[in-house]
Amino acid sequence: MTEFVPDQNALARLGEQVRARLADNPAVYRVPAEPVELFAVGDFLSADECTRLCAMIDAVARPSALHELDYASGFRTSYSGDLEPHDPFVAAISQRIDALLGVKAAIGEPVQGQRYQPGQQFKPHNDWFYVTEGYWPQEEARGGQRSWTAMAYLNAVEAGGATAFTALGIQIEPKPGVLLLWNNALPDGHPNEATLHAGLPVESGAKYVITKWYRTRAWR
Ligand SMILES: O=C(O)CCC(=O)C(=O)O
Ligand SMILES: [Fe+2]
Repeated sequence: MTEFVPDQNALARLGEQVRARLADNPAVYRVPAEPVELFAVGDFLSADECTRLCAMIDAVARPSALHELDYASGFRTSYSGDLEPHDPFVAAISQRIDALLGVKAAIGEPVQGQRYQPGQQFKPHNDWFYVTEGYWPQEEARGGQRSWTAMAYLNAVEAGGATAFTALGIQIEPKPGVLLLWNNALPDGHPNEATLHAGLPVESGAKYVITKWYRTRAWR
């Protein structure tokens, strides 16, 4: 039996398009993470840009909300908020990520900032949407399934706070200016279960990141 996978063709197409684009860019390093397409770019953001983004996050961060579980459940205990998309500095960074991936700006969500303080974490999750959940009809109408994730580290964390791909046994230590990219789908357009990942608890210091999620259709 073949099940219906929403946006499957678009996910497959975006996988192919971005994969080819990244392969042509010598600044992009492929992290061995089969069966996940995971990439890293060093010094994607300058030290000044990181500092400026951290200050912007401090100004917008509120307890992080999730669709299916709220802050109080302890699942995502960081603070987060969307950065002002019309701010020229934010818009320029957002466009740089779009250009790196070679995708249309319209499919990108606003850049989100996130801050973790000691003890705060984001437990293992997938960035793609579960289409059986109550939130799906609304997300489907807002641009559909998520395709790629871009996430940049903005500071060096004193201890803890790695990004763990829990199904792969891979941990990435935060390093300021580094951008991570991964495809949330398999080449055939099915959501990739192996993309399960977590922001491990920060043990000391703070951790700041920006995240930009891409849909399959225009985000609104
Ligand atoms: O903070 C991290 O390392 C992971 C963040 C994350 O998974 C997300 O924002 O979707
Ligand atoms: Fe995530």
